[in-house]
Amino acid sequence: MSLLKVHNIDTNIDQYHILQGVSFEANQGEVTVLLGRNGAGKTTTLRSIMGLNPVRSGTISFKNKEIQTMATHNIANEGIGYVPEDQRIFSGLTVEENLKVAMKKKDEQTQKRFEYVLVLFPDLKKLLYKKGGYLSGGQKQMLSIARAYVNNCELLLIDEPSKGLAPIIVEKVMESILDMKDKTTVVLVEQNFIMASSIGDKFYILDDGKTVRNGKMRELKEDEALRRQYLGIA
Ligand SMILES: Nc1ncnc2c1ncn2[C@@H]1O[C@H](COP(=O)(O)OP(=O)(O)OP(=O)(O)O)[C@@H](O)[C@H]1O
Repeated sequence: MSLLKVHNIDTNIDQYHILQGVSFEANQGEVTVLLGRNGAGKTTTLRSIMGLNPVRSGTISFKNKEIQTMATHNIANEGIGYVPEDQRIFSGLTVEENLKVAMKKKDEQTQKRFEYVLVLFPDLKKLLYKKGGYLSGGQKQMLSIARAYVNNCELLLIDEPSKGLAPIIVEKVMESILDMKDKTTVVLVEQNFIMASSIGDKFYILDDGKTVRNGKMRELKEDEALRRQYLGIA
């Protein structure tokens, strides 16, 4: 079942026409990966879904409801969590406080999610009373994903979780996203093809603000020419 449908969106940032026809769908329980060279429009696509860079045309439907004109906080309340590239966590708050601040509801389901993220990220459990500012890049990334997840989201948009992380930490983050797959749907922007191809079910390639190719991830793994053409990798 399609949870998110992005149809032919155009987005301007100031006078610049950045997205010029991006379309993709994310199915429930799958990891959909957005790929493309630097500047292709991947981050802007996630920001457009969240209403941070509002679209000027096209539609974005979440659970069959159009959300493209809604305010960001209302989009989040519909059940979409966003993990931006720059890991927005509160450095003066402890790991526990960072998570509690993100938990809008205090119901049993939210408490269960809180307990689940500590199982998913044992590092965070160990660091529960440490201030966010003392965490390493990888730990901040884990906290950032955990913060989005505890807030009852059905769809998580994650922007380049591997950026700047050591391979061993990338593996941990990757495993945790795989683990979440049966609980939440993920749209992932990822330049690290090893990570993208190991956890992605489907891919969409963006080029110059447009969706140019899409398919099953295993097809892209076998298509070296396509990877070279749009991603610059063999
Ligand atoms: N605030 C801004 N003002 C003007 N242009 C912008 C702004 N933000 C992004 N852009 C431009 O929009 C285009 C798409 O940027 P975006 O960050 O969405 O690409 P990306 O595919 O996520 O790239 P990367 O992989 O490098 O993060 C780029 O050409 C970028 O220079």
